[in-house]
Amino acid sequence: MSSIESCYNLMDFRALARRRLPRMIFDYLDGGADDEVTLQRNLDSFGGYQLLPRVLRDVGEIDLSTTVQGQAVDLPVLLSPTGQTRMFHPDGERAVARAAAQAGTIYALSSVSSTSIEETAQASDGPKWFQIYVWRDREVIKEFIARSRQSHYQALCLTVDLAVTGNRERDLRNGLTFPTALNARTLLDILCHPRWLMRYLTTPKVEIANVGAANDGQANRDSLLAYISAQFDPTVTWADGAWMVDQWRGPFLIKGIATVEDAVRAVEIGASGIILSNHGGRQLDYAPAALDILPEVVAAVGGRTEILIDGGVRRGTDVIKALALGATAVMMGRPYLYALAAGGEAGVRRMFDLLQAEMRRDMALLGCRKISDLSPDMLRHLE
Ligand SMILES: Cc1cc2nc3c(=O)[nH]c(=O)nc-3n(C[C@H](O)[C@H](O)[C@H](O)COP(=O)(O)O)c2cc1C
Ligand SMILES: O=C(O)C(=O)c1ccccc1
Repeated sequence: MSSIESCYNLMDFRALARRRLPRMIFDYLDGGADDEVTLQRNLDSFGGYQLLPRVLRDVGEIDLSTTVQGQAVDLPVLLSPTGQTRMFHPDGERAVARAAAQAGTIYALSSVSSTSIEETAQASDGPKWFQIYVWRDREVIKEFIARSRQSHYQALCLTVDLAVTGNRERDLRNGLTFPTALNARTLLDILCHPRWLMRYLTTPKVEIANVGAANDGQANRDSLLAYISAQFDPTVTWADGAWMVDQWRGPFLIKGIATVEDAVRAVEIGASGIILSNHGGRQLDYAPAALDILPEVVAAVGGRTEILIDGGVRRGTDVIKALALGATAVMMGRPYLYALAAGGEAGVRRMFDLLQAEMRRDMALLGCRKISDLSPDMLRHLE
Protein backbone atom coordinates (compact mmCIF):
# COMPACT_ATOMS: atom_id res chain seq x y z
CA MET A 1 0.00 0.00 0.00
CA SER A 2 1.76 3.11 -1.17
CA SER A 3 -0.85 5.71 -2.01
CA ILE A 4 -4.39 6.66 -1.08
CA GLU A 5 -5.61 5.11 -4.37
CA SER A 6 -4.56 1.74 -3.00
CA CYS A 7 -6.71 2.22 0.12
CA TYR A 8 -10.02 0.39 -0.21
CA ASN A 9 -11.34 0.74 3.31
CA LEU A 10 -10.77 2.95 6.35
CA MET A 11 -8.27 0.67 8.03
CA ASP A 12 -6.09 0.76 4.89
CA PHE A 13 -5.45 4.43 5.69
CA ARG A 14 -4.20 3.35 9.10
CA ALA A 15 -1.57 1.14 7.49
CA LEU A 16 -0.48 3.99 5.23
CA ALA A 17 -0.42 6.52 8.08
CA ARG A 18 1.70 4.16 10.11
CA ARG A 19 4.34 4.24 7.38
CA ARG A 20 4.16 7.96 6.78
CA LEU A 21 4.37 9.14 10.40
CA PRO A 22 7.18 8.84 12.91
CA ARG A 23 6.23 6.16 15.40
CA MET A 24 5.91 8.72 18.19
CA ILE A 25 3.27 10.65 16.25
CA PHE A 26 1.47 7.57 14.97
CA ASP A 27 1.28 6.09 18.46
CA TYR A 28 -0.16 9.30 19.87
CA LEU A 29 -2.88 9.14 17.21
CA ASP A 30 -3.52 5.43 17.41
CA GLY A 31 -3.07 4.62 21.08
CA GLY A 32 -5.30 4.43 24.12
CA ALA A 33 -5.11 4.38 27.90
CA ASP A 34 -3.58 1.69 30.14
CA ASP A 35 -3.99 -1.75 28.56
CA GLU A 36 -6.12 -0.42 25.70
CA VAL A 37 -8.98 -2.74 26.61
CA THR A 38 -11.61 -0.09 25.86
CA LEU A 39 -9.81 0.88 22.65
CA GLN A 40 -10.15 -2.71 21.45
CA ARG A 41 -13.70 -3.09 22.80
CA ASN A 42 -14.81 -0.09 20.73
CA LEU A 43 -13.82 -1.96 17.57
CA ASP A 44 -15.15 -5.32 18.76
CA SER A 45 -18.51 -4.05 19.99
CA PHE A 46 -19.84 -3.84 16.44
CA GLY A 47 -19.08 -7.54 15.98
CA GLY A 48 -21.77 -8.33 18.56
CA TYR A 49 -24.54 -7.80 16.02
CA GLN A 50 -25.53 -9.52 12.82
CA LEU A 51 -27.51 -7.74 10.12
CA LEU A 52 -30.76 -9.27 8.89
CA PRO A 53 -31.22 -8.40 5.21
CA ARG A 54 -34.71 -7.98 3.78
CA VAL A 55 -34.99 -8.70 0.07
CA LEU A 56 -37.07 -7.72 -2.98
CA ARG A 57 -37.77 -4.24 -1.64
CA ASP A 58 -36.75 -1.86 -4.51
CA VAL A 59 -33.44 -0.42 -3.47
CA GLY A 60 -32.84 1.41 -6.74
CA GLU A 61 -32.28 4.73 -5.00
CA ILE A 62 -30.46 5.02 -1.71
CA ASP A 63 -30.62 8.22 0.34
CA LEU A 64 -28.10 8.61 3.16
CA SER A 65 -29.17 12.09 4.18
CA THR A 66 -30.53 12.94 7.60
CA THR A 67 -30.79 15.83 10.08
CA VAL A 68 -28.58 16.37 13.11
CA GLN A 69 -29.28 19.23 15.54
CA GLY A 70 -31.50 20.81 12.91
CA GLN A 71 -28.79 20.66 10.24
CA ALA A 72 -29.32 18.61 7.07
CA VAL A 73 -26.34 16.36 6.33
CA ASP A 74 -25.68 14.12 3.32
CA LEU A 75 -24.13 11.38 5.45
CA PRO A 76 -24.93 10.37 9.07
CA VAL A 77 -21.21 10.40 9.89
CA LEU A 78 -19.70 13.47 11.56
CA LEU A 79 -16.09 14.22 12.39
CA SER A 80 -15.19 14.11 16.09
CA PRO A 81 -12.96 16.85 17.48
CA THR A 82 -9.24 16.03 17.62
CA GLY A 83 -6.50 18.24 19.02
CA GLN A 84 -3.33 19.34 17.23
CA THR A 85 -4.32 18.04 13.81
CA ARG A 86 -1.40 19.72 12.02
CA MET A 87 0.91 17.26 13.73
CA PHE A 88 -0.33 14.69 11.23
CA HIS A 89 -0.29 16.86 8.11
CA PRO A 90 0.55 20.56 7.72
CA ASP A 91 -2.83 21.30 6.10
CA GLY A 92 -4.41 20.05 9.33
CA GLU A 93 -7.83 21.34 10.29
CA ARG A 94 -8.29 23.30 7.06
CA ALA A 95 -7.98 20.16 4.97
CA VAL A 96 -10.37 18.28 7.26
CA ALA A 97 -12.92 21.12 7.17
CA ARG A 98 -12.85 21.20 3.36
CA ALA A 99 -13.24 17.44 2.99
CA ALA A 100 -16.14 17.39 5.47
CA ALA A 101 -17.87 20.23 3.63
CA GLN A 102 -17.46 18.41 0.35
CA ALA A 103 -18.96 15.26 1.87
CA GLY A 104 -21.87 17.34 3.17
CA THR A 105 -21.28 16.70 6.83
CA ILE A 106 -20.33 18.42 10.08
CA TYR A 107 -16.81 18.93 11.41
CA ALA A 108 -16.40 19.47 15.15
CA LEU A 109 -13.32 21.60 15.77
CA SER A 110 -11.33 20.90 18.94
CA SER A 111 -10.60 23.54 21.60
CA VAL A 112 -6.98 22.50 21.36
CA SER A 113 -6.85 22.69 17.58
CA SER A 114 -3.73 23.82 15.74
CA THR A 115 -5.83 26.12 13.52
CA SER A 116 -8.02 28.78 15.09
CA ILE A 117 -11.80 28.99 15.23
CA GLU A 118 -11.72 31.81 12.69
CA GLU A 119 -9.20 30.28 10.29
CA THR A 120 -11.08 27.00 10.25
CA ALA A 121 -14.36 28.82 9.64
CA GLN A 122 -12.81 30.51 6.63
CA ALA A 123 -11.43 27.28 5.19
CA SER A 124 -14.86 26.00 4.14
CA ASP A 125 -18.49 27.00 4.30
CA GLY A 126 -19.50 23.58 5.61
CA PRO A 127 -21.37 23.21 8.93
CA LYS A 128 -19.17 23.18 12.04
CA TRP A 129 -19.39 22.63 15.77
CA PHE A 130 -16.94 23.87 18.35
CA GLN A 131 -15.80 21.54 21.13
CA ILE A 132 -15.07 22.96 24.57
CA TYR A 133 -12.60 21.98 27.24
CA VAL A 134 -12.95 24.16 30.33
CA TRP A 135 -9.84 26.20 31.08
CA ARG A 136 -9.09 27.21 34.65
CA ASP A 137 -9.55 30.77 33.49
CA ARG A 138 -13.31 30.81 32.83
CA GLU A 139 -13.02 33.94 30.73
CA VAL A 140 -11.69 31.63 28.03
CA ILE A 141 -15.13 29.97 27.83
CA LYS A 142 -16.95 33.26 27.39
CA GLU A 143 -14.50 34.13 24.66
CA PHE A 144 -14.95 30.73 22.96
CA ILE A 145 -18.71 31.20 23.00
CA ALA A 146 -18.49 34.69 21.50
CA ARG A 147 -16.01 33.62 18.83
CA SER A 148 -18.00 30.50 17.89
CA ARG A 149 -21.10 32.63 17.50
CA GLN A 150 -19.25 35.24 15.48
CA SER A 151 -17.83 32.59 13.12
CA HIS A 152 -21.22 30.89 12.70
CA TYR A 153 -20.46 27.57 14.36
CA GLN A 154 -23.80 25.83 14.68
CA ALA A 155 -23.38 23.99 17.93
CA LEU A 156 -21.18 23.75 20.99
CA CYS A 157 -19.98 20.42 22.25
CA LEU A 158 -18.74 20.19 25.83
CA THR A 159 -16.34 17.30 26.36
CA VAL A 160 -16.70 15.89 29.87
CA ASP A 161 -14.50 12.80 29.93
CA LEU A 162 -11.15 14.54 30.32
CA ALA A 163 -11.25 15.81 33.92
CA VAL A 164 -7.65 14.64 33.94
CA THR A 165 -5.76 12.93 31.13
CA GLY A 166 -5.76 9.21 30.59
CA ASN A 167 -2.58 7.18 31.02
CA ARG A 168 -1.17 6.94 27.51
CA GLU A 169 1.81 4.69 28.02
CA ARG A 170 2.81 4.65 24.34
CA ASP A 171 3.46 8.40 24.63
CA LEU A 172 5.60 7.98 27.74
CA ARG A 173 7.64 5.19 26.16
CA ASN A 174 8.17 7.18 22.96
CA GLY A 175 9.18 10.34 24.78
CA LEU A 176 6.18 12.33 23.53
CA THR A 177 6.45 14.23 26.76
CA PHE A 178 7.09 17.71 28.03
CA PRO A 179 9.93 18.31 27.92
CA THR A 180 10.51 15.93 25.01
CA ALA A 181 12.61 12.93 25.88
CA LEU A 182 14.13 11.82 22.61
CA ASN A 183 16.48 8.88 22.71
CA ALA A 184 18.56 7.35 19.91
CA ARG A 185 15.65 5.16 18.79
CA THR A 186 13.04 7.90 18.59
CA LEU A 187 15.47 10.32 16.97
CA LEU A 188 16.42 7.77 14.34
CA ASP A 189 12.74 7.05 13.76
CA ILE A 190 12.02 10.73 13.10
CA LEU A 191 15.00 10.98 10.74
CA CYS A 192 13.67 7.95 8.88
CA HIS A 193 10.55 9.98 8.00
CA PRO A 194 12.17 12.87 6.11
CA ARG A 195 9.00 13.83 4.26
CA TRP A 196 7.06 14.29 7.51
CA LEU A 197 10.06 16.03 9.11
CA MET A 198 10.52 18.48 6.22
CA ARG A 199 6.86 19.40 6.21
CA TYR A 200 6.88 19.73 9.98
CA LEU A 201 9.93 21.98 10.01
CA THR A 202 8.85 24.17 7.11
CA THR A 203 5.39 25.06 8.39
CA PRO A 204 4.69 27.26 11.43
CA LYS A 205 5.13 25.61 14.79
CA VAL A 206 2.13 23.64 15.95
CA GLU A 207 0.47 25.30 18.90
CA ILE A 208 -2.90 25.67 20.56
CA ALA A 209 -4.32 28.15 18.13
CA ASN A 210 -7.32 29.24 20.19
CA VAL A 211 -5.62 30.51 23.34
CA GLY A 212 -2.49 32.38 24.40
CA ALA A 213 0.80 30.83 25.46
CA ALA A 214 0.75 27.66 27.53
CA ASN A 215 1.54 28.01 31.22
CA ASP A 216 4.74 26.43 32.41
CA GLY A 217 6.11 24.82 35.54
CA GLN A 218 3.95 21.73 35.20
CA ALA A 219 5.03 18.28 36.32
CA ASN A 220 8.21 17.03 34.71
CA ARG A 221 8.06 14.43 31.98
CA ASP A 222 4.32 14.36 31.78
CA SER A 223 2.95 13.25 28.46
CA LEU A 224 2.55 16.26 26.19
CA LEU A 225 -1.19 15.83 26.49
CA ALA A 226 -1.03 15.84 30.30
CA TYR A 227 0.99 19.04 30.11
CA ILE A 228 -1.53 20.78 27.88
CA SER A 229 -4.49 19.53 29.84
CA ALA A 230 -3.00 20.81 33.10
CA GLN A 231 -4.60 24.07 32.02
CA PHE A 232 -8.04 22.45 32.12
CA ASP A 233 -10.18 22.73 35.22
CA PRO A 234 -10.96 19.40 36.91
CA THR A 235 -13.54 21.03 39.22
CA VAL A 236 -16.12 21.50 36.44
CA THR A 237 -19.67 20.43 37.41
CA TRP A 238 -23.12 20.11 35.89
CA ALA A 239 -23.81 23.66 37.09
CA ASP A 240 -21.07 24.92 34.76
CA GLY A 241 -22.64 22.91 31.95
CA ALA A 242 -26.02 24.50 32.66
CA TRP A 243 -24.36 27.92 32.64
CA MET A 244 -22.87 27.25 29.20
CA VAL A 245 -26.22 26.04 27.83
CA ASP A 246 -27.69 29.30 29.05
CA GLN A 247 -24.91 31.46 27.60
CA TRP A 248 -24.94 29.80 24.19
CA ARG A 249 -28.71 29.46 23.64
CA GLY A 250 -28.28 27.15 20.65
CA PRO A 251 -27.69 23.50 19.89
CA PHE A 252 -25.55 22.13 22.74
CA LEU A 253 -24.11 18.65 23.02
CA ILE A 254 -22.33 16.88 25.85
CA LYS A 255 -19.61 14.51 24.70
CA GLY A 256 -18.27 11.71 26.83
CA ILE A 257 -21.46 10.37 28.44
CA ALA A 258 -21.14 6.72 29.48
CA THR A 259 -24.16 5.99 31.70
CA VAL A 260 -27.94 6.30 31.67
CA GLU A 261 -27.79 8.44 34.83
CA ASP A 262 -25.55 11.05 33.22
CA ALA A 263 -27.59 10.96 30.01
CA VAL A 264 -30.63 11.90 32.10
CA ARG A 265 -28.72 14.74 33.79
CA ALA A 266 -27.59 16.04 30.41
CA VAL A 267 -31.22 16.22 29.32
CA GLU A 268 -32.13 17.96 32.58
CA ILE A 269 -29.61 20.76 32.03
CA GLY A 270 -30.99 21.28 28.53
CA ALA A 271 -28.49 19.52 26.25
CA SER A 272 -30.04 19.12 22.81
CA GLY A 273 -27.71 16.21 22.14
CA ILE A 274 -25.40 13.76 23.86
CA ILE A 275 -22.43 11.92 22.43
CA LEU A 276 -21.90 8.52 24.01
CA SER A 277 -18.14 8.21 23.93
CA ASN A 278 -15.14 6.98 25.86
CA HIS A 279 -12.80 9.36 24.03
CA GLY A 280 -11.69 6.62 21.68
CA GLY A 281 -10.42 4.49 24.57
CA ARG A 282 -7.92 7.20 25.50
CA GLN A 283 -9.27 8.06 28.96
CA LEU A 284 -10.72 5.54 31.44
CA ASP A 285 -9.75 2.02 30.45
CA TYR A 286 -12.65 -0.44 30.97
CA ALA A 287 -15.20 2.28 30.24
CA PRO A 288 -17.91 0.67 28.09
CA ALA A 289 -18.08 0.98 24.33
CA ALA A 290 -20.72 3.47 23.22
CA LEU A 291 -22.52 0.82 21.18
CA ASP A 292 -22.83 -1.39 24.27
CA ILE A 293 -24.70 1.27 26.26
CA LEU A 294 -26.65 2.74 23.35
CA PRO A 295 -29.80 0.59 23.74
CA GLU A 296 -30.28 1.45 27.42
CA VAL A 297 -29.64 5.15 26.82
CA VAL A 298 -32.09 5.19 23.91
CA ALA A 299 -34.68 3.52 26.17
CA ALA A 300 -34.13 6.17 28.86
CA VAL A 301 -33.81 9.45 26.96
CA GLY A 302 -34.49 8.71 23.29
CA GLY A 303 -36.92 11.27 21.93
CA ARG A 304 -35.88 13.83 24.56
CA THR A 305 -32.41 14.50 23.15
CA GLU A 306 -30.43 13.41 20.11
CA ILE A 307 -28.06 10.54 20.81
CA LEU A 308 -24.81 10.22 18.89
CA ILE A 309 -22.02 7.75 19.45
CA ASP A 310 -18.34 7.56 18.62
CA GLY A 311 -15.49 5.10 19.05
CA GLY A 312 -14.44 2.31 16.73
CA VAL A 313 -16.65 3.18 13.75
CA ARG A 314 -14.70 1.89 10.75
CA ARG A 315 -17.23 0.39 8.33
CA GLY A 316 -20.51 1.31 6.70
CA THR A 317 -22.08 -1.61 8.57
CA ASP A 318 -20.89 -0.08 11.88
CA VAL A 319 -22.77 3.12 11.08
CA ILE A 320 -25.86 1.15 10.10
CA LYS A 321 -25.85 -0.86 13.33
CA ALA A 322 -25.61 2.29 15.49
CA LEU A 323 -28.43 3.99 13.59
CA ALA A 324 -30.59 0.85 13.71
CA LEU A 325 -30.20 0.90 17.50
CA GLY A 326 -31.48 4.47 17.65
CA ALA A 327 -28.44 6.75 17.25
CA THR A 328 -29.15 9.93 15.27
CA ALA A 329 -25.67 9.79 13.74
CA VAL A 330 -22.18 8.57 14.50
CA MET A 331 -18.88 10.40 14.75
CA MET A 332 -15.34 9.31 13.91
CA GLY A 333 -11.94 10.48 15.08
CA ARG A 334 -8.97 8.35 14.08
CA PRO A 335 -10.15 7.35 10.58
CA TYR A 336 -10.00 10.89 9.23
CA LEU A 337 -6.66 11.49 10.93
CA TYR A 338 -5.22 8.32 9.36
CA ALA A 339 -6.53 9.49 5.98
CA LEU A 340 -5.16 13.00 6.52
CA ALA A 341 -1.72 11.65 7.44
CA ALA A 342 -1.86 9.35 4.42
CA GLY A 343 -2.87 11.93 1.83
CA GLY A 344 -3.92 15.32 3.17
CA GLU A 345 -7.28 16.68 2.03
CA ALA A 346 -7.42 14.19 -0.87
CA GLY A 347 -6.98 11.39 1.65
CA VAL A 348 -9.92 12.54 3.76
CA ARG A 349 -12.03 12.97 0.63
CA ARG A 350 -11.25 9.44 -0.44
CA MET A 351 -12.10 8.21 3.04
CA PHE A 352 -15.54 9.80 2.75
CA ASP A 353 -16.02 8.39 -0.77
CA LEU A 354 -15.20 4.88 0.39
CA LEU A 355 -17.42 5.10 3.46
CA GLN A 356 -20.30 6.52 1.48
CA ALA A 357 -19.99 3.77 -1.14
CA GLU A 358 -19.92 1.14 1.62
CA MET A 359 -23.02 2.58 3.21
CA ARG A 360 -24.94 2.71 -0.06
CA ARG A 361 -24.05 -0.88 -0.85
CA ASP A 362 -24.86 -2.08 2.66
CA MET A 363 -28.21 -0.27 2.75
CA ALA A 364 -29.18 -1.82 -0.59
CA LEU A 365 -28.17 -5.30 0.53
CA LEU A 366 -30.06 -4.78 3.78
CA GLY A 367 -33.17 -3.71 1.91
CA CYS A 368 -33.26 -0.12 3.20
CA ARG A 369 -33.63 2.95 1.01
CA LYS A 370 -33.25 5.66 3.60
CA ILE A 371 -31.91 6.26 7.10
CA SER A 372 -35.37 6.32 8.67
CA ASP A 373 -35.92 2.75 7.41
CA LEU A 374 -33.29 1.47 9.84
CA SER A 375 -34.70 -0.19 12.96
CA PRO A 376 -33.61 -2.60 15.72
CA ASP A 377 -35.44 -5.51 14.12
CA MET A 378 -32.75 -5.58 11.41
CA LEU A 379 -30.21 -6.63 14.02
CA ARG A 380 -29.59 -9.92 15.73
CA HIS A 381 -27.64 -9.64 18.98
CA LEU A 382 -25.06 -12.35 19.56
CA GLU A 383 -24.65 -13.39 23.18
C1 LIG B 1 -5.46 12.19 18.27
C2 LIG B 1 -6.78 12.41 18.95
C3 LIG B 1 -7.05 13.64 19.54
C4 LIG B 1 -8.27 13.86 20.18
N1 LIG B 1 -8.54 15.11 20.68
C5 LIG B 1 -9.76 15.37 21.18
C6 LIG B 1 -10.12 16.68 21.57
O1 LIG B 1 -9.33 17.61 21.43
N2 LIG B 1 -11.36 16.88 22.06
C7 LIG B 1 -12.27 15.85 22.21
O2 LIG B 1 -13.38 16.09 22.68
N3 LIG B 1 -11.96 14.60 21.85
C8 LIG B 1 -10.74 14.34 21.32
N4 LIG B 1 -10.45 13.07 20.90
C9 LIG B 1 -11.49 12.01 20.97
C10 LIG B 1 -12.34 12.01 19.68
O3 LIG B 1 -13.14 13.16 19.62
C11 LIG B 1 -13.26 10.79 19.61
O4 LIG B 1 -14.05 10.71 20.77
C12 LIG B 1 -12.54 9.46 19.38
O5 LIG B 1 -11.43 9.63 18.52
C13 LIG B 1 -13.53 8.47 18.79
O6 LIG B 1 -12.96 7.23 18.60
P1 LIG B 1 -12.36 6.74 17.19
O7 LIG B 1 -11.03 7.39 17.06
O8 LIG B 1 -12.27 5.26 17.36
O9 LIG B 1 -13.31 7.15 16.11
C14 LIG B 1 -9.23 12.82 20.27
C15 LIG B 1 -8.95 11.58 19.69
C16 LIG B 1 -7.74 11.36 19.03
C17 LIG B 1 -7.50 10.02 18.39
O1 LIG C 1 -5.49 13.50 22.79
C1 LIG C 1 -6.63 13.64 23.20
O2 LIG C 1 -7.38 12.66 23.31
C2 LIG C 1 -7.15 14.96 23.58
O3 LIG C 1 -8.29 15.04 23.87
C3 LIG C 1 -6.27 16.15 23.63
C4 LIG C 1 -6.37 17.00 24.76
C5 LIG C 1 -5.49 18.09 24.86
C6 LIG C 1 -4.56 18.34 23.85
C7 LIG C 1 -4.49 17.52 22.74
C8 LIG C 1 -5.36 16.41 22.62
